[in-house]
Amino acid sequence: MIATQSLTMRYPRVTALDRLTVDITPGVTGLVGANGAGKSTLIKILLGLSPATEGSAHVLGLDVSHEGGAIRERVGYMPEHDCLPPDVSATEFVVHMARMSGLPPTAARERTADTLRHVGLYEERYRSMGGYSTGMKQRVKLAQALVHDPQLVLLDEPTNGLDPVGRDDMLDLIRRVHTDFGISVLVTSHLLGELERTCDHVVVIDGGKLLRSSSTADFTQDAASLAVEVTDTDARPDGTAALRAALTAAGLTVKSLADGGAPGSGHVLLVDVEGESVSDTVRDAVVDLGLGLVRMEQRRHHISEVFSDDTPAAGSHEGGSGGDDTGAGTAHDPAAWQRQYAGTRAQEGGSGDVA
Ligand SMILES: Nc1ncnc2c1ncn2[C@@H]1O[C@H](COP(=O)(O)OP(=O)(O)OP(=O)(O)O)[C@@H](O)[C@H]1O
Repeated sequence: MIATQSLTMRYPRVTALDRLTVDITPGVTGLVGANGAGKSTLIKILLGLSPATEGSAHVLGLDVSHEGGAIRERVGYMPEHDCLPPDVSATEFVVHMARMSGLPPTAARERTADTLRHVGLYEERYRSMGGYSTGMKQRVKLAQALVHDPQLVLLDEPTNGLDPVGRDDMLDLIRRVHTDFGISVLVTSHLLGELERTCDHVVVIDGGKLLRSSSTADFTQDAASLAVEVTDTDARPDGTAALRAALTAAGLTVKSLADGGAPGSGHVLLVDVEGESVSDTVRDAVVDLGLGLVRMEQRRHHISEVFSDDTPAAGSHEGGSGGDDTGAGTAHDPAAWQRQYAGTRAQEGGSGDVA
């Protein structure tokens, strides 16, 4: 659906995309990165709205440098920011956008009614959009991206500003765009947990560079671990600490769920599964220490945990003119990523649950 080769976008004081080479196949793909990572810049280049400084990109086989019009006929775009005129109704607006995309008047009206029904806005479609909630506005923005029956939609932060229920509804809707209509989706987010539930494939960028691109299943399976919980005994009042020490001494990589900050998780140890005998080693250590084994179960990591370990090293990006105030600092600042990551975990309600 999308292929970029060494795609680079330099603004006077920041490199927003830095030799990005990525292939995106049909399905639902998440494009994740902290604020300023280059997501919106990439989308604008893919739509042919903004010329790249270097490199090339193709969307549906069309070259973004000179086939932008043909791309926009076949691709829907949901922008990040509020862009809806307040004095017109959703129906008027979406019909207008359908006409702009080349649909004849009758088809535009029919498709608008269908699309607004699909996004759950049928009842309110004749009301002025100025009075809509954020969730309703996001649905109109999605509807106008879908109305001309594109092959691919580019959705820029569609869950921005939504409460948890609104986010879940929007994510379901996005999933159904693909399952019900066969339309491929590229959806950006800085919330990793959202992508885990919604996307088949995840592309991660940071400071305009590709950090990782793989299927959602690969992300989580790479990082399988055993969740182990033991009881304390009189002889060992802190059984968890004793087991952690014993397993570490046996050469295993052990973390406490409490290390991730999840409340009430201090008694669960996560043991990396490196080889087949890990569960035997854990069992034997528990027996040797005389502890009670409450549980030992295979646990898939959440994507967000995978990234906490993959935080890029500082100084990996040479964009910007150094120390200016353009926001370049946040584009590739690992601390900024960590702060945002922490926010992600808070919004996801913590990831201390054992899957
Ligand atoms: N027109 C522009 N002129 C100068 N710098 C820009 C311009 N557009 C974006 N940038 C800079 O390029 C970098 C990438 O911005 P971009 O908007 O693509 O990031 P993003 O990942 O979409 O983040 P966000 O989610 O905050 O929109 C940022 O440092 C931003 O300040």
